[in-house]
Amino acid sequence: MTDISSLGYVRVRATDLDAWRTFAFDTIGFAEGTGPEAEALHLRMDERHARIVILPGDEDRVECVGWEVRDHLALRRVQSAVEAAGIATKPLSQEDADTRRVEAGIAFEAPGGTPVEIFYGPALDHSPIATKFGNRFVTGELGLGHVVVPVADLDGAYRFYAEVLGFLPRGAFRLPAPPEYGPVRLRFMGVNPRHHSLAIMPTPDLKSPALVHIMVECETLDEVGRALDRVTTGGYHISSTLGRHTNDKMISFYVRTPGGWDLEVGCDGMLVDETSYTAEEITADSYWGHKWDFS
Ligand SMILES: Cc1ccc(O)c(O)c1CC[C@@H]1C(=O)CC[C@]2(C)C(=O)CC[C@@H]12
Ligand SMILES: [Fe+2]
Repeated sequence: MTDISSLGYVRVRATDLDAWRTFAFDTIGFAEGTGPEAEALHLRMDERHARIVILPGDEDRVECVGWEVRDHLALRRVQSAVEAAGIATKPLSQEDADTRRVEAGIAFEAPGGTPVEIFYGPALDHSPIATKFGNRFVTGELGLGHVVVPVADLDGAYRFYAEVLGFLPRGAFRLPAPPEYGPVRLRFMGVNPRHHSLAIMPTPDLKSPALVHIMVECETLDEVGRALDRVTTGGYHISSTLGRHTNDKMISFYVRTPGGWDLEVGCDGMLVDETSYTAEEITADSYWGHKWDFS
């Protein structure tokens, strides 16, 4: 079993913070959190200070994906495994740990190019979570949601997450591709009962550290529906209509964020029982809905 317990935080660089403010707080309905970085936006979902931090930058890219471990012993085990795989790690400085409001962590680049951090000891914000529309997010032991990252070498990234970090394979979806490419699979991986906390997507022409999407889970379908109403009214690009996925059974829609990647807003995700789960290949992404608009 893996030492990684959940997806803890994601930090992204963004060129248009005003657009992000309107999107995050007035449209999706994250609570506004606080943090030592005055210029940054702190998207709060629960008792953590921030689950998603938007930092000003000169391009839109993912700064880091933060995975949580139980304690310093687990961090030490993960660090040894990553180093043994030939990947250099560096400890977060005290200043870096303070800005993330965690006790300590390490940083390294995962195969595929995603900047990854492993941390323990998040500091909590006990003030009421004041979301504008009364949204309540499903986090806790399931973590913030899931991230999908593009990787050039799918097999290399898959082996790293499974064999070095200990992610559990949670099935795949074969993407349409010309036969000479062989099977091209989107792979789903989990670390807790959330069906997937990570998916890796084969992407031949990789750009700077990129995200495909981040998924956040609401407690009810009504919250998802009202968020869909607001993004529609706000004129945002709906990358996919509402639908229900076949693997995690989640009902969700996808909206293009000001960063150019998508936010998946869902509810009703299944919980995996590891005593009986087996990794399966789905042959359709959804039971219904999820009409994609790639324009
Ligand atoms: C198939 C699936 C199940 C659960 C999810 O949370 C989830 O994001 C997906 C992926 C949906 C979708 C796909 O299947 C085809 C390729 C797509 C359109 C992408 O390029 C990003 C999302 C992918
Ligand atoms: Fe997803």
